[in-house]
Amino acid sequence: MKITVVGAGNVGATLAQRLIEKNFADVALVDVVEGIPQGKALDMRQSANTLGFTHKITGSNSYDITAGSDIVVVTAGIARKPGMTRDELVGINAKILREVIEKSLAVSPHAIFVIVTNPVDTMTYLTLKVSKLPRNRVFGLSGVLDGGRLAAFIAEELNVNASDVTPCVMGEHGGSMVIYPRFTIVNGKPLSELVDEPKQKALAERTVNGGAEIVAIMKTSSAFYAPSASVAHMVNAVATDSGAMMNCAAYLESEYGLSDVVIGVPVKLGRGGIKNIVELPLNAEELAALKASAEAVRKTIAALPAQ
Ligand SMILES: NC(=O)C1=CN([C@@H]2O[C@H](COP(=O)(O)OP(=O)(O)OC[C@H]3O[C@@H](n4cnc5c(N)ncnc54)[C@H](O)[C@@H]3O)[C@@H](O)[C@H]2O)C=CC1
Ligand SMILES: O=C([O-])CC(=O)C(=O)O
Repeated sequence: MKITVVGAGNVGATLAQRLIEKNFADVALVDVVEGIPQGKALDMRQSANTLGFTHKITGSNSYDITAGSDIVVVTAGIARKPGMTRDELVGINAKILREVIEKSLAVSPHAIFVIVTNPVDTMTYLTLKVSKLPRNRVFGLSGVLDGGRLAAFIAEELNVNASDVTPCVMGEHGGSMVIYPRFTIVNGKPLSELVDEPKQKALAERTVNGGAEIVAIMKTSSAFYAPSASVAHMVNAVATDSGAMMNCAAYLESEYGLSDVVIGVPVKLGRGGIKNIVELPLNAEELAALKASAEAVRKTIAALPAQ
C-alpha cells in the first residue's frame, strides 16, 4: 500500500510517523515549504533501524513521489489561532485544498481522500465537488476525534478507562456538533443512564470546545496528537478492510433526511472507503439537532470562494 500525507506540519508529520511505525504501507510526505517534508522524512527513515520498520518514507515539495497512492490524507492548510473559529479559515484553506486535490488526483486517480483541513465538513464537500469522485472515496476527520475527546472526559468523570467508552458525536466539527448520550455507551450502559442531565451537558460542552480548549492553552498551535491518532485509526480501517464503524464527515444523499451536505455520521470503513452510512434511530429532538448542525455547515459551504 501507499499512503500520501499532504501537509508536513503538526498533524501531517505526526500522522506520517504513526503510519510508518505501523509498517503496513509506504508513506509519501508533501509540503510547500522547501526542505521540511524532505528533512522530516529523512529523520524518520533514520529511526527504521531502531524501530524495525521496513516500508519507505519519502518527502518532497513535488507530487511526483505521491504517484499511485491508495490513500491521500490532506492536512495542508492554516490552523486557527486563539479566539478564531474554524469557519474563519474557509477562504484561505479552500484555495489550498483546490490545488492539493487537483495535484494529488492527477497522479493518484484511484485514491481515497481523507480530509483533515478545517473547516473539515466544508473542505470535504469542496473536495467532492472539485474531484467529482464518488462519495465513498472522500470523507473527513471529525467524530473519531470528537468522540475520543468525549471518551477522555467521561473517563475522568466516571473513573473508567477511555477504552471502556463507545462515544457518539455527530454533526459539524464545530460549534453545532451534536453529542448523543443515549448512543454513548460506557461498559454496556448509555451515558444518559449514568449521569444526570447537567453533567451530560457539561461533558457535551467541553467536547464541543475541545479543539478551542487546546488552542487556548497552546496559543501557537492547535491539537495534533489526538487528531493524528484518529486519522491513523480511520486509515487503518480502510487498509485492513475492517468494516469498522466510526463517525466521519460524509456526504449525505437522503440519510437522516439530509442531502447535498457533509456532516459527521456513523460510517463503516473498508478498502473502497465508505462501505455504508449507518442511520441511528434518532428521536425527534436528536434528529432536529442534527438537522440544525447541517444548516450550520450549509452556511459555511455558502461562504466558499467561487475559485
Ligand atoms: N478535522 C480535524 O479534526 C482537525 C483539523 N485540523 C486542521 O488541519 C490543518 C493542519 O493543522 P496543523 O498540522 O496543526 O497545521 P500546521 O500549520 O502545523 O501544518 C500545516 C502544513 O500545511 C502546509 N501547507 C500549506 N499550504 C500548503 C499547500 N498548498 N500544499 C501543501 N502543504 C501546504 C504548511 O506548510 C504546513 O506545514 C488545519 O487546517 C487544522 O485546523 C487539525 C486538527 C484536527
Ligand atoms: O481546533 C482546531 O482548530 C483543530 C481541530 O479541528 C481540533 O483540534 O478539533
